[in-house]
Amino acid sequence: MPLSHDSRYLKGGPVAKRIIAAVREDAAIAKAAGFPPKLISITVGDTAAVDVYVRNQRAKAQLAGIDFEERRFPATITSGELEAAIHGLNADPRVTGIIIQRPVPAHIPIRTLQAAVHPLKDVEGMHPASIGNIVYNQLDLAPCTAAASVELLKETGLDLKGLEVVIVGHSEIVGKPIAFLLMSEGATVTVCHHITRSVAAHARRADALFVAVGKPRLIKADMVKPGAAVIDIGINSEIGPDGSSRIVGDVDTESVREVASWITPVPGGVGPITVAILLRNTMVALSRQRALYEATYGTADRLAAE
Ligand SMILES: Nc1nc(=O)c2c([nH]1)NC[C@@H]1CN(c3ccc(C(=O)N[C@@H](CCC(=O)O)C(=O)O)cc3)C=[N+]21
Repeated sequence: MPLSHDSRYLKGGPVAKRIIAAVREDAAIAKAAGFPPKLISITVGDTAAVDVYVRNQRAKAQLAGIDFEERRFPATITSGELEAAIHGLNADPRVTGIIIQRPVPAHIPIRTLQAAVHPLKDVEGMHPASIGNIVYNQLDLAPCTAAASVELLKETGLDLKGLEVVIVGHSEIVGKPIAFLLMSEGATVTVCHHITRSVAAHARRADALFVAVGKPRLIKADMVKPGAAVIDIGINSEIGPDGSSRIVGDVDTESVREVASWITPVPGGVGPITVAILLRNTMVALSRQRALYEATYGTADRLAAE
């Protein structure tokens, strides 16, 4: 039977729904035990892709029964002031998780901020101690976009063992963690970046191609192996033909879908799963905090004890 074109799309919605339903159950149980989950988002300045992300975080957190609070800071804030705010959140027992939306303004060193988040509250796994766990194959809390992309690839049913994977983009929050996640699954991984001589030559060899560079339509049909799975992680704002703003990925979806067996749409692909994983990570962080709390104080109901 010929494949209908729509069946080539790997949609994130159903996967996200599944994850959020599980988080919702988990959150209700934790709440009843006196450990209500609460997620804090920190935004510095203004970025369109961040606005979309935070809007969806708020909506899905509410659906899952996780408290959500956004802290917005002006682009003129100093790094010291932000660190002080993060330390305050670290010390607040009501706060389960902290996510620092990227990018931050150039005068603020993002690594210092990420390292200021207490590792037990680090719901993105970007603290240097957290990201190190990925190298050691401890994968239960990984950077959300990376984990979401791998989750979507698994939806194809492809056997990851020995799969030829090419990742275009080597950022510390997406490309690099995807490489480690897939290595631990037994895939053979190639990572391309701006110094790579022929991205096309590498990309054409891939059974699974991940793209996260922020360049609309970078990946064309002639760069994709017939039958491959293409995971488009780009989030680019563009002005459409009708003059309104829209989001497109890094893949020329119209042409590539004629060649690939699976392709993730943008929007509607990796994005929704990213949000769901952030909520799941919040519950992982909470369970680690509970384990520590219970080891220290016993299993008494926390609210009753206060
Ligand atoms: N520390 C940090 N971690 C991130 O993971 C991170 C970040 N900073 N900064 C911004 C980018 C962007 N990003 C998105 C995630 C989900 C959607 C998303 O939910 N998109 C939906 C909805 C689109 C819509 O509502 O229009 C979709 O693609 O279908 C979008 C964008 C995460 N990022």
